[in-house]
Amino acid sequence: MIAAIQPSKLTGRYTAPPSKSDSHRALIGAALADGFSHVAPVVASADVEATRSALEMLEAKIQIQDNLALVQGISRTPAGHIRIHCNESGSSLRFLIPIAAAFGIEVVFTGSGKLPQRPLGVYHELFPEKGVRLKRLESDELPLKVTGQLHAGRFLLPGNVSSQFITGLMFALPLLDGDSELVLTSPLESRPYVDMTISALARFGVAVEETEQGYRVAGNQRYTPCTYRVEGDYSNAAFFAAAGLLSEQGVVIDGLAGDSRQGDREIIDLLLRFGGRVSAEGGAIRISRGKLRGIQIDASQIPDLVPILSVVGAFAEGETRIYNAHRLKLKESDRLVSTTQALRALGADAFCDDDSITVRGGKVLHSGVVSACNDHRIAMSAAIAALFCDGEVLIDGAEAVNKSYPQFYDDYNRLGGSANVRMG
Ligand SMILES: O=C(O)C1=C[C@@H](OP(=O)(O)O)[C@@H](O)[C@H](O)C1
Ligand SMILES: C=C(OP(=O)(O)O)C(=O)O
Repeated sequence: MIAAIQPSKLTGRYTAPPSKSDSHRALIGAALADGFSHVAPVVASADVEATRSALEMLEAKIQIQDNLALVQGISRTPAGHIRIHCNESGSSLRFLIPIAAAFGIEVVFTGSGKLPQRPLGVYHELFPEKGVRLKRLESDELPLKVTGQLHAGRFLLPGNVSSQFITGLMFALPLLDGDSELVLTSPLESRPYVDMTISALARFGVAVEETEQGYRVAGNQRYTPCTYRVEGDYSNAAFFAAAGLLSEQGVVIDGLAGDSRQGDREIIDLLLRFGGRVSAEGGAIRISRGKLRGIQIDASQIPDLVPILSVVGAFAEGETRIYNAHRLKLKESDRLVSTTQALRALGADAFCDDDSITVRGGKVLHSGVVSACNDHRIAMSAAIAALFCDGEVLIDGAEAVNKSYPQFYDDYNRLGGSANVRMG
């Protein structure tokens, strides 16, 4: 689909959608608990839907009505010899592989888009010596056949490929017979996502202990059902926060927890560092324009913010450099390349190398055609840049937003945007 976007001003009050990362964790925790849990609000984005349908394949029962999920957890070892389709969701795939292995059942995992090429090497390294066989059925990582019973023990793994491997193990290891240890062999990146996992597990009565080298996870733990309120999503609210920063009137954002463990809450501090104005308004946050100047940003803990921060950089005086960003190559697109291509298509002075993006801001951006590269965060970033271009912007592959934020263009237009989404 194509989104045809006219320059316009976004302003008004906006409520952040439910966090994708928190939704995955809440549904998985509820599915592993023996009994009924309530999870809300839940939005049927493609990624959350991948996790939901996978959990149903594992015999959890999940009914969603009016954004409220009633989950009946898995009460016995599910039948194996099933196929689980993770669509394009890296989280679903990397969280569910160890869970299937903890049940000791045979599952063939499949995926689409770029998912079959996204790395699973960490599990290939770890699992054979822990009783689990991972077999690639074709040349890519997926389809992948998982067989065998996962054993507890010592797991040595890198911290700088994807934190999703650590989260996946943290869900599975409490179900095993013995105690386990995760030993990180390189510095942990995306650490806040691991903190979110530990906090979600605690809500289901499951404990993980931090150690000097990583984490200790006791075996024989039970997930207890609970009522789980899903947090508002800082990563997706970041697009509208950036729109507020770039406009005179600003945007007021509701529904973001002040005490959240989401690493992407750093967006607020980063927008302040760019020179934006941020103030509290009741329980909400108002973000509006100040005199913007380029900044240096370490992306190691906040990879998902990089595309939209690059857009902000294009409108700030001077240079914005975003570094420690090599893992962006491993996302839905190579985001170092797709972000710079999107900005350049609109006339921005942007370039990247293998670890960073540099944007020299202050040029007037013009009309153009941007490829979303099948990546939701590129489509949404381009839509925010388009507000401030001097003519129409076409986003090719606009439907990519469905991965995490299906109502993105509705929220955009409600705040005064002019996105016309049509078949293309
Ligand atoms: O655990 C999670 O919910 C996520 C972890 C991050 O991945 P990495 O750990 O691979 O950076 C992030 O990019 C992704 O969107 C969601
Ligand atoms: C990288 C992302 O998600 P995942 O890894 O779950 O596919 C994302 O949402 O930007």
